[in-house]
Amino acid sequence: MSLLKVENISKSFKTLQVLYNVSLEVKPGERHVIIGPNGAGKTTLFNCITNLLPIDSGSIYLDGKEISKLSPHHLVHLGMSRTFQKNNLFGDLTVEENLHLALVAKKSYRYNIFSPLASRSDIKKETNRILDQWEISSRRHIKVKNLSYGEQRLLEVLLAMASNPKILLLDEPTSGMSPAETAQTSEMIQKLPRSIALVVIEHDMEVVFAIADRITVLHHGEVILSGSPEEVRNNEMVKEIYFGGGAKQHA
Ligand SMILES: Nc1ncnc2c1ncn2[C@@H]1O[C@H](COP(=O)(O)OP(=O)(O)OP(=O)(O)O)[C@@H](O)[C@H]1O
Repeated sequence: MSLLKVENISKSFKTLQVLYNVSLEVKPGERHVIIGPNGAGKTTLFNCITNLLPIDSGSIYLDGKEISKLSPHHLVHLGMSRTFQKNNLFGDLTVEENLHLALVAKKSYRYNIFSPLASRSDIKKETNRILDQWEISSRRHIKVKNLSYGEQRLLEVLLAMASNPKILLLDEPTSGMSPAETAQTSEMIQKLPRSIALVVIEHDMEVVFAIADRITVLHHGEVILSGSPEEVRNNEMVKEIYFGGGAKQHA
């Protein structure tokens, strides 16, 4: 069974229709990449899947359960997490403190004057585990605003993972990165555990083909193809619409 099933969703902003009967399916553990020219509707699709925007019609299922009316917060608890194109971090807090807050949000602790959050041993333990796992313990006391742009975007992915999702939606994880940061991010995405399915919006074709099991191509709000990387690479319409539009194609 599909983990995520998007069935015929449409979305308009007043008179501008942005998504037309979009359908896609993501299997557990799959790396599913969404490509398409600027303005194709990719971020809108993410905003609809995570219910930051209500859909006009269609249905969305997570693990067979209809989720299109559930709040973004509820969706996190059901195992769906996401990052945004713009960074969502607390710049004046350290790496460790940002991680700490993400873990607290996951556990929905209430503030208790007799049990300060910072002293909760389960949160401390989990923070240390993540810092060690991703080899960033030495950066733990650095304020996030002093990290490089690439490091900040990587930290965002780790924070989104703190909720222990079944499916993680990454919106252009390499946007604005240097080639070295892009390569590092691509490598990190490939190292994410297969227990997590990924849906990734990505423009860099080298990254797309490095990570994708399956690719969905959006054009003017319509899915023109959903298939294997080979099918997408060899599809004439995709070549013309997407690669012909000046995007970088992997050799
Ligand atoms: N909140 C909004 N109100 C009105 N129009 C919007 C809104 N959000 C997006 N749009 C419009 O919807 C269309 C699709 O935008 P969207 O950001 O989903 O595209 P995209 O494929 O993610 O583009 P990019 O690759 O440039 O990020 C664009 O024409 C955009 O201007």
